[in-house]
Amino acid sequence: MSTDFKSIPLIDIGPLLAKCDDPDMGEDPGVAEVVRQLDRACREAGFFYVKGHGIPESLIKKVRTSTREFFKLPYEEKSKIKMTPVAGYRGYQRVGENITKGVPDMHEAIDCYREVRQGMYGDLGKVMEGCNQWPVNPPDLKPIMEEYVSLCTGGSPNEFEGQRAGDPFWVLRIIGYPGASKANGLGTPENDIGCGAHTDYGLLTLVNQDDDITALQVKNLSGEWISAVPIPGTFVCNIGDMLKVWSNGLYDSTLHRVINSCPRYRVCVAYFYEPNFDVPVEPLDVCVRRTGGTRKFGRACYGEHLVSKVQTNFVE
Ligand SMILES: NC(=[NH2+])NCCC[C@H](N)C(=O)O
Ligand SMILES: O=C(O)CCC(=O)C(=O)O
Ligand SMILES: [Fe+2]
Repeated sequence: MSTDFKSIPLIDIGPLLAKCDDPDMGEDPGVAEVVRQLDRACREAGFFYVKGHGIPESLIKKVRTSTREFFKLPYEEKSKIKMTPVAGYRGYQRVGENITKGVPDMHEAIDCYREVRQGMYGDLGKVMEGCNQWPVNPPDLKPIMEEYVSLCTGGSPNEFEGQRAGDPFWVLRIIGYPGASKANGLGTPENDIGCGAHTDYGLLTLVNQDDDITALQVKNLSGEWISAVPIPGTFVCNIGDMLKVWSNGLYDSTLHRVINSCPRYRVCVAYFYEPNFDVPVEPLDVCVRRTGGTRKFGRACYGEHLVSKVQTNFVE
């Protein structure tokens, strides 16, 4: 929300993808153009659509189809993988269980996180230790999501990623938003909030949303909510709190929320590409220079940030 943007830009990252393993990519004019567009979008909106990302459309659709099938199951079935602190906060939450800024959200979800083995990050990672809880039904949900996570995570280490996200953490939220009239019998407006205004926590979020329902909204500098209308074949991308710190605020982690005012059920699968769990995150010198020479943030740590969020997302 750094500017008064009225729409969210669409960027074809195809030329960047084509050169991602080429050591001379820095000299390629097509790559330079994509980078200019990304930099501008991150400064102006903190949100952009990407196409030309190389993830097969068939898989993207299967991710949503199996999600919809799972949420159609009766509560007794879904609650077999109920999220608990003992499971490292992984698993199913029913509508109203996720809390944003003290208000229950009108969505249900399965939260998945990269596996954290015992002692992997010492005391810092204790709370997140555990492996994902996958449902038995639909049986293909687990393999589909695992393939999806592996493609979204990718694996092209360069200088930035090597030190800071060469061993990236990731989060997958498999989310369902009941249709407007079903969320509550009374139609009270405060209950229509599928997910309250928040920023994402890490580096970059890839939103895979239903093609035919507009519900995600992004806040601009004047406080207007700009809809991220679905564009088939694209991801909606937005930057997270850690990238804001690394960029010294040159890029902002933009506030967004979800309101499903459509009578139909909406599904969304959000993949969060995150820094290394335990890396110190501080403004980069190059970004401090570009933002007037003053450091705006002290040292942060993604793992600490995640743990504090997770613990307040589910207080009863
Ligand atoms: N991991 C997420 N981005 N979760 C959705 C955001 C809502 C969450 N309850 C929060 O307060 O931030
Ligand atoms: O449902 C959406 O479109 C976005 C969800 C979201 O913002 C989140 O889970 O962090
Ligand atoms: Fe979000």
